Amino acid sequence: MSKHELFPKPKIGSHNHVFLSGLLNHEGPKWSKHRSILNPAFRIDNLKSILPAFNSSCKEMLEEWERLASAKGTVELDSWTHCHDLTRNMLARASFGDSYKDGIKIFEIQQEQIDLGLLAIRAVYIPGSKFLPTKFNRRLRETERDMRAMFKAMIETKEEEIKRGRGTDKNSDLLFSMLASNTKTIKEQGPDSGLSLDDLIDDCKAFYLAGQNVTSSLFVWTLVALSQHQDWQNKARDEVSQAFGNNEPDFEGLSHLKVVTMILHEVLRLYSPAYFTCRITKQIVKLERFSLPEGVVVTIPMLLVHHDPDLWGDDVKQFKPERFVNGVAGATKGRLSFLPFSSGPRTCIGQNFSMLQAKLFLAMVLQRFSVELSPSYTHAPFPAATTFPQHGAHLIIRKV
Ligand code: HEM
Repeated sequence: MSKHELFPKPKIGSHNHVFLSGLLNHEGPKWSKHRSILNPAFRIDNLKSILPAFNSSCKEMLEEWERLASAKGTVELDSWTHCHDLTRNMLARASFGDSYKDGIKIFEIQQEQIDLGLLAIRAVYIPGSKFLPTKFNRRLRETERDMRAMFKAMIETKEEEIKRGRGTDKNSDLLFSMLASNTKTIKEQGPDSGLSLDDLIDDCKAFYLAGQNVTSSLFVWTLVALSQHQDWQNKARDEVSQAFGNNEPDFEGLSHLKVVTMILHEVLRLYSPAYFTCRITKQIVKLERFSLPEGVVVTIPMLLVHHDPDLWGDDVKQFKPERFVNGVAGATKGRLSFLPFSSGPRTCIGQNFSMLQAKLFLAMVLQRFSVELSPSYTHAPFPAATTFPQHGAHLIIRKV
């Protein structure tokens, strides 16, 4: 994983563009260029300024929960659909600021495109078939055209705002930071060193694809795990209450939450939202006692690594956040056995972003509600686009 030049990502047939674009797709110098321009948008100082956007989205969902629970102080709901909508809302707000409602519409088109892409992957592959004027191909092209047009409009509007001196306040968004970093790179290193409009659209598409379902998965399994383990729910609530009381969680306080972080790490281990990844050998590669020829696809099954008793002990299947009491290094004893965000240079660019989202979400839920499993809950983690609850996640939420 550290030698990404020897192990590029394999391409997914003729529908590669549906699943892999921008940073997710590039290799070599093109990838380095994109990554270095996009990295600043995910740095701590920028995440601090995105926190109010996350906060507004969480508040909206919790107000809805309060409304639903208002009659009896308690209500049963499918937390999966709520987590799914919330993470869309959070990502759109963090990406596009005030224009987030248009950002949410893009998710709907992207979802249709993903569903079509998945159908195409499962179908028998006939070379050249993607050029045929079928209804399916037409719709796939339309979704791509519509999505790109919407991203383009949002990028151009933001560029206009920046030109007019707006968006420089501390509540800036991901797109603002991407554009600022791009402009700075072009100014310092010349026009060829920057990203074109098409490049930026591809990267927005990549963030949308890579940043939504996995985060919903982290949110929902955290709620389920805390419903199953009330002792940990109480410990987390005590910590949140000591840190913030009834006040809004702030960035500094969230960075110091220890129990909450241990819980999130244990959820990421047990229910890894990104449960595997693949690489392809670019040349003959020696891997331990194997010599792999060029073109071999190597799968890295993160979920299996996280469930390996040789690495984690006989209690590997149990929810035990105390494993992480001395951080990730303590839990893994220095081995490369915890890979929810992958590892090496191509590690997830959104790691700190999603951990911040999850800490804030959990803190705000625990300040207002307790959660428990509904009698109708069926435990069925299912690996598809992410590890999701196949029959939903029906929970009873109760005002505290
Ligand atoms: C719980 C949440 C998340 C998990 C578990 C997760 C997991 C991962 C993993 C395992 C990879 C490496 C994939 C590979 O090497 O094949 C990755 C890459 C990536 N992730 Fe995330 N991710 C999360 C959230 C996010 C968010 C919120 C964003 C953006 C807003 C994001 C954007 C990306 C991008 C663009 C890449 C490609 C990075 C590169 O190749 O340089 N992810 N993610």
